[in-house]
Order: sequence, then structure tokens, then C-alpha cells
Amino acid sequence: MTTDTIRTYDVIVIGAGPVGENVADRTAAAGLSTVVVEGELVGGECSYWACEPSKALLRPVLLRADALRMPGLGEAVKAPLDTTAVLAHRDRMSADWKDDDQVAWLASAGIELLRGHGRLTGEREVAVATPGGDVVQLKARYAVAVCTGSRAALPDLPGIEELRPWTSREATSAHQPPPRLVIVGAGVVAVEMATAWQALGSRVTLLARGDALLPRMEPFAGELVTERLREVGVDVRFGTTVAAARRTEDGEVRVTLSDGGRLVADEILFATGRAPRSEDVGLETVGLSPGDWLSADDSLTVAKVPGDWLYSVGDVNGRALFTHQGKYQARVAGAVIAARARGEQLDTGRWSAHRGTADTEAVPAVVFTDPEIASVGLTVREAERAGRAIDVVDYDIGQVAGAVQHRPGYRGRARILVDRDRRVVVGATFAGPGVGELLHSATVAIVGEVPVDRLWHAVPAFPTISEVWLRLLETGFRS
Ligand SMILES: Cc1cc2nc3c(=O)[nH]c(=O)nc-3n(C[C@H](O)[C@H](O)[C@H](O)COP(=O)(O)OP(=O)(O)OC[C@H]3O[C@@H](n4cnc5c(N)ncnc54)[C@H](O)[C@@H]3O)c2cc1C
Ligand SMILES: NC(=O)c1ccc[n+]([C@@H]2O[C@H](COP(=O)([O-])OP(=O)(O)OC[C@H]3O[C@@H](n4cnc5c(N)ncnc54)[C@H](O)[C@@H]3O)[C@@H](O)[C@H]2O)c1
Repeated sequence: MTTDTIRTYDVIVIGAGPVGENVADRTAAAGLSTVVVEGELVGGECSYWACEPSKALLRPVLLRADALRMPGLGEAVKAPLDTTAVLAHRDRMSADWKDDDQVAWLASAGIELLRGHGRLTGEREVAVATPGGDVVQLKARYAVAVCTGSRAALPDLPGIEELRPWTSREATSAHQPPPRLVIVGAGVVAVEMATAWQALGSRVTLLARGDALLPRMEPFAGELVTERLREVGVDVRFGTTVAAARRTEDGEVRVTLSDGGRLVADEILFATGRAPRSEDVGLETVGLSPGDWLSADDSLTVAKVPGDWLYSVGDVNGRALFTHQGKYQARVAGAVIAARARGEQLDTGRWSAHRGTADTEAVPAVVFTDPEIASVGLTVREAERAGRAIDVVDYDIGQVAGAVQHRPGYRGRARILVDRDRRVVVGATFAGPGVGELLHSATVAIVGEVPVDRLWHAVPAFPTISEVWLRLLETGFRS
């Protein structure tokens, strides 16, 4: 039944993932009445089927890997991981797939929640199909923000539905390790889930269609991760993908590989990228194509739709598929919506409040594998493609005193890219245990456009891994 009354708010947010929550937080804090529409769980993919559960599975694995190589500790942690305890920890970190806490937070922030599936029906209009079967009509005075996120993209393989493959959802929420797990893909989900499930008891075969893991990062990142995955028993195969796969009546997965080889497994995970959740949000009612990435400009406005009322924020816009970057976009979008509602001019200069400059200049990423990989800004390949003149400096992190203290036999590598004319850092990649916490120093250097001559005055404490900064400067820029 469609309700007769139209409910009017200043701002309608479709999707209460981390990004929708943050847009709503900003607009509500600016005094704008805000409703957020959610079809599943408040907290989105990140809280229940992505960041939180995956990192809860990985943390014990990485901690043990470090401890195993530590004199005085190795013997104490030699026993395999307690899989049941790790999975129970993962369940708690995923709030047992209940969103009560996040619902309470929305209420405390003065944000209204409407459960149901939201679709645009025209300019500033949204219809919400509620779980009770009603359709509630909403009207926005100022803005509609589409924050519907992304889903796993599956390859176009005949019979894939009957195969019932794992996607990132099953890989992060499974309640026991499959004895034999095939993982297809070479990106972040593939390497993180191979690391987790191999340690939790699965025998993992990882199929990469190219010749490297983490192909979008500096080559040494994928090389170190490959080496370690093989050391712990993962069967990493390059230049191979799935030609055909089927599930037998007794539940086994039978895979024919592109090179003619065959595999039998209990589960198969396709970690083959993401697709926008934009196919059923009514984009056709505002002149856009359903199913496409919902592109936004640097103010997160969908500029193709006239009137500056439609915003696309987070994964769904395809700009940078990370929770932290989506939340950054949400802060920018919230400020833009509030400024326009007040009738103010936008401030769209580089690094200003109404422009998501970091999306193109400094997107940080940490891959939680052994070793960790942390990167921000450009890689050498990207710099070359863009025709940028850069100096590249590499250093073996294992030579740094803090790394030796961190763990004897530490293996790792650091690379910075420095713009030759402006003498500022424009890219950094670190590989090694514990480097995730090092990354923000590089992000600050890039965003702050700190000249390398000034970086000499940023003194890293002894003996920390951060001393790699000093070694990089000595190697590349000793005056
Ligand atoms: C396995 C895995 C691990 C990851 N780990 C990390 C990590 O460690 N760090 C990191 O930064 N990023 C990580 N990511 C990426 C991160 O999960 C996403 O970038 C993030 O969730 C995007 O947030 P979002 O709010 O844009 O979308 P989502 O989290 O997907 O939320 C979108 C919300 O919108 C709702 N929705 C969709 N359509 C409608 C509709 N029509 N009506 C109502 N509601 C709707 C959905 O139910 C959902 O709740 C990981 C991703 C995966 C797959
Ligand atoms: N730690 C983190 O921050 C973290 C962790 C997981 C995911 N994420 C985010 O989620 C996004 C999605 O991750 P992802 O690993 O699914 O995607 P991805 O785009 O990083 O990697 C997809 C991989 O699948 C391969 N592939 C695609 N189609 C294929 C096919 N038909 N056959 C074989 N291989 C195929 C690609 O070559 C690529 O290696 C990432 O881009 C990242 O932004 C972040």
C-alpha cells in the first residue's frame, strides 16, 4: 500500500553504510532534518561482511606470524590457531550481525531511520518499500544522497548461480573453514582471505589470471605477499583462471582451469572486484542509466542531473572503494549540502572544504597480509603513465634498527616518489610487518606538500620503524 502523505525532510540519504551514516551525521549536525533509508543492516557492508569481520579474522593470524619469529615467544605460539575462538571473536567484532548499537547511535545524533528499499522517483523524490509492504513517499527540500555501496562482481561464467560460489560476504562470515578453498582473483580480497583461511585450517589454491598479486600496487608488494603465502602453504598459480566450474550433488566444486588443469574443492571464492549497487535505485527516473557507477564531481554532486540536489557518495561513485575514503567524501558532501542549503558559495579550491582533493592525490590503503602492505598516492607505474617527472627512492626496511627490534629477521621494503620540480612526496609504499601504522606519516607528507628539505626536521624516534624515513632521505637526498 502506498501511503497518501508525503514526508518532507531537508536531506534524504539512501543507504546507511559507513558513508551514508557520515553524510547524515554531517547534515544533521548542520541543523538539517535528515532521514536515512536502509534496506539491510545499519552499518553496511563494512561492519558485517567486509572490513570488520575480515580484520577480526586476520589480526590473530598476523600477531601469531610475528610472535612465531620472536625469541622467547615462538614456542609458546607454535600450536595452530584456535579456529573456534577466532571465529567467535569475528562474530563479536561483527556485532553478531545485529545493528542495535548503530541504530541507537543514529537516534543519538538526531537522524531518523526508515527501514526499507529506497528508489528515486523524480527530482528530490524517493519512494521507500518498507519490510511491512507499505511504500512511503519522501520529499527532500535540499538534497538526496545515494550511498548504496557496492556488491561483489562475479565473472560471466555459465552455470555460476547453480555453483553457489562464495563472495566476500561468505568469505567473511563463514562459520567453519572449508577443507579445500579455491580463490579466484589477485586483489586485496583474494590475498587477505587466502591469508586468513589458510591459517584457520583450509588448504587454499589462489588463481591469479595475470602474473602478479596486488597488480595495482608497486610490484615488490605482490612479490613479498606471494613469497609468504607460498611459505605457509597456499598454492599460488599465475596466468590461470576458471574456464568452467560446477557443484556436484554431494556438494563438491569441480573446476576446469583455463590451462586445462582440474581442481576439486569444497568452496570457491570469486574475489573478482566490485559492482555498484545502482541497478535498482530509480536512476532512470532522473535520466541516468541503472547499474552504472554513479559518477560524482569533486563536490560529490551528480553533475549530470541539473539542479545540484543529487549526490553520490562512497563505493557507489567508484572514486575510491575504501571505508575511510567514503567517510572523507561524506564529510565533504555534508559540508557542500549544508553550504548550498544556506545559500552560500562553495569553496572549491584545491584542499578546500567543498572539494574531495584527497580522492585524486592521496588515497591511503592498507592490505592486512603477512607482510602488511601500505600505500598512498602514486605508484611508479601511475606516475609514468601520467608523464610525471619523479625521483624514486627505495630502502630495505629490515636494515632499520626499529625493524630489527620489532622482530629479528624482519623483511620489508619502502619506496617514496618525489616530484622532481616541486620536491614534495607524491607517493609512498611500505611492505613489512606493522607498516600499516606507518602510513599516516606519508599521507600527512603528501597532503601537507612538505618539501623534502623540511622532512629532515621531522625526526623519527629511535628505535622505531619510522626511522625508515631518515634512511630514505639519506639515500635519495643527502646534501
Ligand atoms: C572483504 C572486504 C574487506 C574490506 N576491508 C576494508 C578495509 O579493511 N578497509 C577499508 O577501508 N575498506 C575495506 N573494504 C571496502 C569497504 O567495505 C567499502 O569501501 C565500504 O563498505 C563502502 O561503504 P559504503 O557506505 O559506500 O557502502 P556499503 O558499506 O556497501 O553500504 C551501503 C548500504 O546501503 C544499503 N543499500 C543499498 N541499496 C539500498 C537501497 N536501494 N535502499 C536502501 N538501502 C540500500 C546497503 O544495505 C548497505 O547497508 C573492504 C571490502 C571488502 C569486500
Ligand atoms: N584492506 C582493505 O582496505 C581492503 C580489503 C578488501 C577490499 N578492499 C576494497 O574492496 C575492493 C574490492 O576488492 P577486490 O579484491 O574484490 O577487487 P580488486 O579490484 O582489488 O581485485 C580484483 C581482482 O580480480 C581479478 N579478476 C577480475 N575478473 C576476473 C576474472 N573473470 N577471472 C579472474 N580474475 C579476475 C582482477 O584481475 C583483480 O586481480 C578493493 O578495490 C578495495 O578498495 C579493501
